[in-house]
Amino acid sequence: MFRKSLFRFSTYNFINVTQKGKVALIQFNRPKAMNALCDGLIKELNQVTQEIDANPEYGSIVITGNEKAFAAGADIKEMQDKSFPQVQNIQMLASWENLTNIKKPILAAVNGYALGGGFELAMMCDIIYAGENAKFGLPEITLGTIPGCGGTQRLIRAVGKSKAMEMTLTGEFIDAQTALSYGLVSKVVPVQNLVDEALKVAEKIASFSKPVAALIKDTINEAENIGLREGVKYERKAFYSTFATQDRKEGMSAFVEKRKPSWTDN
Ligand SMILES: CCCCCCC[C@H](O)CC(=O)SCCNC(=O)CCNC(=O)[C@H](O)C(C)(C)COP(=O)([O-])OP(=O)([O-])OC[C@H]1O[C@@H](n2cnc3c(N)ncnc32)[C@H](O)[C@@H]1OP(=O)([O-])[O-]
Repeated sequence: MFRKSLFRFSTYNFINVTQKGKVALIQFNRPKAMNALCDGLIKELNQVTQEIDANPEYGSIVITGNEKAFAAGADIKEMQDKSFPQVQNIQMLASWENLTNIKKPILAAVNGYALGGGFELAMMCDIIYAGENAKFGLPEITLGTIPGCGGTQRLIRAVGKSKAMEMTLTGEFIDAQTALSYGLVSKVVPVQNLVDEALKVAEKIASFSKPVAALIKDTINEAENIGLREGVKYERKAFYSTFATQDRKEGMSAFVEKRKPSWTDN
């Protein structure tokens, strides 16, 4: 498969970034630390996802780790000696949720461990695919702390109260099939096929109108913040706004004229 290096002028210490067509593939690259999320990795991830979001060449993003670990959580060694005033004063996690501001659809392709912050990061993505060996968990309680990047809030919305409580209060991991049965992941595939499967879907998503895909992403994510009545109003406004785009006109005209649409992202 042809992949070329993305953003040739940037060098990264903790991630690799490659391109396939309209998809950017971001791979965590701290194999000796199970891809633990250190501050430097998060800075690089924030920088590159913002660059991709602003670059009209790209329509979607796949984030992955390696076969052993997607990411085993925030870097415990980095946090070990920090005090309460330190983490509060520097607002340690303030920028760690920047991923949720990215407008382009993001797929997490999870092989191996997605624990703590790694699992939280996967839940910030729009779609999760899991390799057969994936393990998901929020083991923060075993470290004397709690999830700090949306884990409690996103997990309950994804799986309901009893399962969210069970996972966070015991710190136990669930496997890929259990994650599938909980509705946490969309698909479980063999480990070696995972990234290609995720890229295939990401390419399909990237082939549509980018502003329309961004509206769908935004509208679905908004459902996690507001109630049904407000959500339906929000969706309707977004629907109406597609009538201000050329791509809406093109999509409907192409259907009527029995041809393939040609998207211009306008
Ligand atoms: C997007 C925003 C995210 C923000 C998150 C903020 C808040 C968050 O909620 C808090 C956390 O995530 S709290 C974290 C929650 N996560 C956890 O509690 C999971 C902690 N990790 C584990 O439980 C085990 O390592 C595994 C079960 C993953 C693998 O077991 P295994 O196969 O026997 O392998 P092994 O021999 O154990 O590890 C190999 C090497 O990797 C090293 N390393 C691994 N994880 C690390 C980490 N997080 N850190 C640093 N290093 C970590 C390990 O020390 C060792 O290095 P050494 O120099 O050779 O000693």
